[in-house]
Amino acid sequence: MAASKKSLSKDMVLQAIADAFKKLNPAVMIKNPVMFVVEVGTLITLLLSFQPDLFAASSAGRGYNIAVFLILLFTLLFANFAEALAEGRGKAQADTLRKTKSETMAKLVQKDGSLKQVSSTQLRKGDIVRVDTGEIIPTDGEIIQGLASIDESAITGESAPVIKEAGGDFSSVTGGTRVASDFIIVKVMTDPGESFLDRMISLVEGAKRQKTPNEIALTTLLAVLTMIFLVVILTMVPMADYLDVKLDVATLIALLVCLIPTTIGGLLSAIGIAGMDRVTQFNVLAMSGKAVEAAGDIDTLILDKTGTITYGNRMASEFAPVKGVSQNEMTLAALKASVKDETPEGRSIVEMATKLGETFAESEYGSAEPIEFTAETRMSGLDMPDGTPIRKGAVDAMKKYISAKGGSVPADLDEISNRIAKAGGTPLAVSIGDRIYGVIYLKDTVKPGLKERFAELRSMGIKTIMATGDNPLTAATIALEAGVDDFIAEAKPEDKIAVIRKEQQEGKLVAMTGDGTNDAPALAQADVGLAMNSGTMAAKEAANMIDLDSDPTKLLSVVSIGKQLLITRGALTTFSIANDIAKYFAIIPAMFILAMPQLQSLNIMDLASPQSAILSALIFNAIIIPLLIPIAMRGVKYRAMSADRLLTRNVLLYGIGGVIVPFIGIKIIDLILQGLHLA
Ligand SMILES: Nc1ncnc2c1ncn2[C@@H]1O[C@H](COP(=O)(O)OP(=O)(O)OP(=O)(O)O)[C@@H](O)[C@H]1O
Ligand SMILES: [K+]
Ligand SMILES: [Mg+2]
Repeated sequence: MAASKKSLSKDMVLQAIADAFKKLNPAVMIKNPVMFVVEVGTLITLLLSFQPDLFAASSAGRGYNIAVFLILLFTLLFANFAEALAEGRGKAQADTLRKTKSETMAKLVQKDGSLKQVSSTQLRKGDIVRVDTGEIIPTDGEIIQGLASIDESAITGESAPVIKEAGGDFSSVTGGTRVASDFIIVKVMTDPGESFLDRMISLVEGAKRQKTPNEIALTTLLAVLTMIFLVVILTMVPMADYLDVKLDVATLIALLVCLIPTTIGGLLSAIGIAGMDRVTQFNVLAMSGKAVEAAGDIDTLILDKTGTITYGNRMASEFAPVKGVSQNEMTLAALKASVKDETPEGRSIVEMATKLGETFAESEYGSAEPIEFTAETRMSGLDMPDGTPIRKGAVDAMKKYISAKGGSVPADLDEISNRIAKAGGTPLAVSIGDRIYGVIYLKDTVKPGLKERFAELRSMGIKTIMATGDNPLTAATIALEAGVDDFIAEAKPEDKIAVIRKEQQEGKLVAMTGDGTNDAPALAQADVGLAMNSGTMAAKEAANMIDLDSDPTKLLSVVSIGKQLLITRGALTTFSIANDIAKYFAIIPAMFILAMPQLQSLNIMDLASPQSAILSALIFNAIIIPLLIPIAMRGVKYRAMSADRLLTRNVLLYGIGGVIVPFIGIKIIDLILQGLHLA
């Protein structure tokens, strides 16, 4: 995406500082219970700064109260800053995209065929527009006529134009992109405000960001911990009273804030936003954080073949006749079967047959009934005015069709189609009436570099399965060439869903990548549905992620980011809670020494004074938040290792580290305060 690779600019940092103050609004703050408690504490210490004896006669001076107030205020600002900074990049990207979205003029095709200039905002679903060379496509739609090269750089950041054409899986165009050559007639598919660009803007901006189930569970846990510590602190008051120990309010608030999990509470939302943002930087649009997290736990990946594993521009490369049919007869039959087929495959057949010198006059077939290709029948063709059916399609489907008609299947049909399939091609049998003439060889190319990437997925424990409508032999060849673990062939849309359901029933999390309209139901069924941007609108709408680069192995990056997100959250939660335990040991002795100076032996950390101990712990509690922002934003490094080893490693690093770091940190801050004669 255009602005995605830009790193943090000075403007973004300044904006985040301003936003950190705006986010102090309690109505915003209440969504984060831990930080809301800190905010209440901040307000109370603000009052105490003016009136130290507000609640009871207190030994604490005004200076101490002001110090506590200021440290708490900074704790809040640091947490808000982390969130605002994480949001910043998305906002900058949204601004860039908004510029792309500026209103354009469109040429509306009216009923009588004439063109009328209208504003792009007036276009509605079902309208037909014409877009010529150099013009911006006014909104999302499907090409119903023509072929053009489209410059999609405004959305994908990729400068090489892509070819889009009517019929098939490459017919969708996106508003905001530009026709680089030729012209197209487009049927509008979205109403204003619902376009792909609109959705993209609200996504990168985080406008619709919802907490994921994992985040909600963690927020709840943190809120419960906060409540428990609040009760603990409140019960200390009557106990201290009973023992005739004076505890002042600012110290109690300081203790509470040190004990509740402010570190993770302050960084939690930044971690989630940054995770989504990292996905966007890989040119993948994720519709929800939930999808990104699910990607981190994927067990199985289902891939569609044509357009996902292969480039998907299946082109005719040979017309092979069966015994008893001449080459010319076969070529003509292929031409006849394809004159009404608007798919790219159909058009490539017409083109090649015409080049080979065959002709079929429009006067002969003009009034014929077209039989459109569907993924269900896996056949297409036409019924001639005299009733003669002409068909082509997947060989198994054609055999059934011809047998049902009472025709016979040529003896060498299998041999020919197997030769094509073994080479990785798609064989299409052609028939006129009840006679099969031969086989069309459709060629496609496997995208490069898949084998290595699938091997990486395997090392992460993810199984790859290719699902294709093609025959088993072609499927086996392509599966071997691409390096997938398994495949299913002759799959109809419902078969693709069935594989996903079967895996899900075994308790597995399933990802699906695809590009076609027939993949849409499966994309919706999968836990992670990654649609190729080159694909159809239906596929992109059903998916919860879209890869702008149309690279099926992109899932690998998304999986890593998802895992990283989960690990980062876990590591920082461990660190935060371990930290709080350490702070407890700094503050509790200080409190009692403050009340009973004869307990000096409790001062195991040898801190300058009880007040210095409390302030040092509180300062440490505040500055640990900005210190951890880089980890929250970049994520803990993910290494491909077993889940158990990873867990052990992180508990050691962030758990034990989390206990040790505060002792050192608090001691250093105490020494600095002493040096500054503040303690
Ligand atoms: N225009 C067409 N006319 C007749 N038959 C076709 C046409 N296009 C494809 N077929 C046949 O129908 C089968 C299914 O095609 P489809 O494009 O739906 O595949 P798919 O289910 O999307 O699987 P994949 O994309 O993984 O190959 C193809 O393998 C081919 O045999
Ligand atoms: K804390
Ligand atoms: Mg397909």
